[in-house]
Amino acid sequence: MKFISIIGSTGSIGTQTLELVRANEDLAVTALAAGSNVTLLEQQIREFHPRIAVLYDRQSADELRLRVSDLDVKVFSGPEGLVEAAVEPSCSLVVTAVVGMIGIRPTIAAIQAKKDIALANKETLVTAGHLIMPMAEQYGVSILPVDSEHSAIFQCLQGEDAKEVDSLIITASGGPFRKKTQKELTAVTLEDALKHPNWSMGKKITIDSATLVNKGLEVIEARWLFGVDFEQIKVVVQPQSIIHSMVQFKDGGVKAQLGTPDMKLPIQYALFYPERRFLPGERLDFAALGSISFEEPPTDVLKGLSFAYDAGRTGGSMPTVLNAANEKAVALFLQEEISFLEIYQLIEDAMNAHHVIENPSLEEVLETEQWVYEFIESR
Ligand SMILES: NC(=O)C1=CN([C@@H]2O[C@H](COP(=O)(O)OP(=O)(O)OC[C@H]3O[C@@H](n4cnc5c(N)ncnc54)[C@H](OP(=O)(O)O)[C@@H]3O)[C@@H](O)[C@H]2O)C=CC1
Ligand SMILES: CC(=O)[C@@H](O)[C@H](O)COP(=O)(O)O
Ligand SMILES: [Mn+2]
Repeated sequence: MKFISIIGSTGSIGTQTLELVRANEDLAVTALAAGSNVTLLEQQIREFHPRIAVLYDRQSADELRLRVSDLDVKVFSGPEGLVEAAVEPSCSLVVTAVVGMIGIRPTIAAIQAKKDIALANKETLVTAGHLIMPMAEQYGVSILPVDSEHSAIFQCLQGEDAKEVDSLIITASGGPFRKKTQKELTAVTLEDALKHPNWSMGKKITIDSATLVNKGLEVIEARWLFGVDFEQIKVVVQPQSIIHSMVQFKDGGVKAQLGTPDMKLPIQYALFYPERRFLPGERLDFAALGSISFEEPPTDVLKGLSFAYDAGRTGGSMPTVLNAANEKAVALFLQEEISFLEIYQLIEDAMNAHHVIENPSLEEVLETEQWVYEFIESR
């Protein structure tokens, strides 16, 4: 039996992970954590019987504690609760399915407790990859990518020598606005931005796909996961999201991983790595598909990718500034307090105003996040 903890169990990745637990009798859940969704977490507790349940929001946790008082489950709250879920003694793998930088501390705690990580929470690696990757090596812990592009690259690298890799080619759908002009973007709405062409995901990452910030975060995520330079990471738009990413080797050969857009495959690959298991669902029908197309990313209009290459190459605390400014800007956009294009403005202003800290400690990463929030709020 494999025991797992899920940080972010009520979200898109979290609920799909639980579908896989339902389908695989040798998987069991020891801890479930979420933000404030009392109703869904209660249902999950009753179905999956974790030892620990966490709601970050303290009032919601109090309500949950009352609702599940008939069960043998400990309910925690706050950041320390997330850490409890991450270090639950019987679990061997933690699925980091929470959204945002809140994932950093539980991920670090899980590594220090020698738990393998199935990592969906890209914001953690973007901001603290320089701390997390050496720590994982020190504790002998595997960081198994869940993000579809990184899982694709990880699958392509199986059986290969890392020294023979020329470049990683990350595919992007281009999002709902890939053909829009700058002028047209002035009029797009929240509803338009939430219509991803291929994937059904949480709201924050869906907006990130529309701005191309998601692809930018993925470039920085790949730099840490696979230990390559930014010059070795390329992005190509593949609008059908059939090719999930590729690796080009020194001899010019390219390996690609293809599949229907279904996150259960990369999640399951991380849960059972190196084993591949049967996964029900639609299969690719190449003749019906007819063609798969490619385009240059529209970086002059959708600026998220250029921001990320700049932030990544600058290094130090700059990727944290990019990420934190984006988290704040997307939250404001989701509340319909700013327009789509203002997301870019807030990120650019924060990056321009920041004095880079080289090789930031965890405290400095979190202080930088706070600085960004205050910078944006004071505008
Ligand atoms: N969805 C996808 O297909 C993909 C997602 N990812 C990445 O995976 C991560 C999760 O994305 P996704 O599942 O779409 O996001 P969702 O918004 O669907 O879910 C987010 C989860 O995080 C929880 N959460 C939010 N804030 C807190 C908090 N302060 N403390 C504890 N839990 C919290 C939410 O709980 P509650 O419901 O209570 O608010 C929910 O369980 C992101 O980093 C994303 O970039 C990567 C590739 C694909
Ligand atoms: C499913 C997944 O991994 C997402 O990160 C997806 O890649 C978003 O799509 P685009 O950012 O390519 O639009
Ligand atoms: Mn992705």
